[in-house]
Amino acid sequence: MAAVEVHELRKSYGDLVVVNGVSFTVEAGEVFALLGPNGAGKTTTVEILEGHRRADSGTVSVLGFDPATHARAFLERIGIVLQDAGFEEDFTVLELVNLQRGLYPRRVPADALIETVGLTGKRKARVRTLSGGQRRRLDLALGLVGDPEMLFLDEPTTGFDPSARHRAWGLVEGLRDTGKTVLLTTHYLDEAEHLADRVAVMVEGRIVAVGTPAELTAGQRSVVISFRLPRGTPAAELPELGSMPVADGAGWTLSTAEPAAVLHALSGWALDRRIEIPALEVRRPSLEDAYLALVGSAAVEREDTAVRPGRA
Ligand SMILES: Nc1ncnc2c1ncn2[C@@H]1O[C@H](COP(=O)(O)OP(=O)(O)OP(=O)(O)O)[C@@H](O)[C@H]1O
Repeated sequence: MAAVEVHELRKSYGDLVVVNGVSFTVEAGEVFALLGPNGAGKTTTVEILEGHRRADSGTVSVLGFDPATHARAFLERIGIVLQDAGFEEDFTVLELVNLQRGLYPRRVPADALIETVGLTGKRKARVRTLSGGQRRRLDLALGLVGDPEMLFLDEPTTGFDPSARHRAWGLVEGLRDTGKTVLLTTHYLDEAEHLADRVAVMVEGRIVAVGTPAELTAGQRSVVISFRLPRGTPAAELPELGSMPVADGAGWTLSTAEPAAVLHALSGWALDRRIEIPALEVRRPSLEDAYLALVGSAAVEREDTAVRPGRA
């Protein structure tokens, strides 16, 4: 059964069309990530699914409910983890968790929940004394108090240190293992690649791709070649490689559909000069590479449309 069904969803703020005919399905028990650049319409879409905003048109079903009706049975079965939920600063972690638990008929034990999010050492600490990452973990705990069937996670690991991030990932994996459905928005592509069963990429109010991370990366015909140059060898001396290498901090990276030709040119050049090419690597594109290509080609298409006003 599908946990979420969205069909032809539209929403504008005044003249600004923010969600422009979006359709997608999230299966029960799936971790589904909604990705896209700032302002793409992700939060607006998710807020409509949570019942916090009304769509202009289209149909939405979440756990079989129309969220716009705010049915109590619906609200009891979902959990929402917002960025900057805003807490009562003088409550302790335990007090806040207990307060929130009172709102739900089905509850997770407070101490177990606090332990799950790694805040046991802070259970008696006042909220105002928590660090940014600890607050986000408290957000997560509060989203889970009602033992929801479906959890909405809005950029859940922003501001987390790397170990807290991995811990949060483990937590989401644990939720999936218990059959919960998770709708995640994130700007971390590695997070989506690690956690999501399927991802949708949204650009300017439309979904431009949906699939498993493997399907999205398989759609990329190119592979990524990266390398560094030996000290004293300027990039200007590189041979023609078919496409321009781009500086990526540590070295140079390029995407190509003809890796054999690029590697031949690069290694022939290095052998002629009797130099090595440090950190030479050929890899499949990551979800991040696929995402950047999708977002980039959506932008190119828009420019095309703009110069040819006759096109629909
Ligand atoms: N209440 C509002 N009134 C007017 N415009 C709004 C309102 N809320 C959002 N917008 C605009 O709608 C567009 C989409 O915003 P939305 O928050 O849905 O994007 P997003 O994809 O979640 O972005 P981000 O990744 O930055 O969180 C933006 O241009 C934003 O400025």
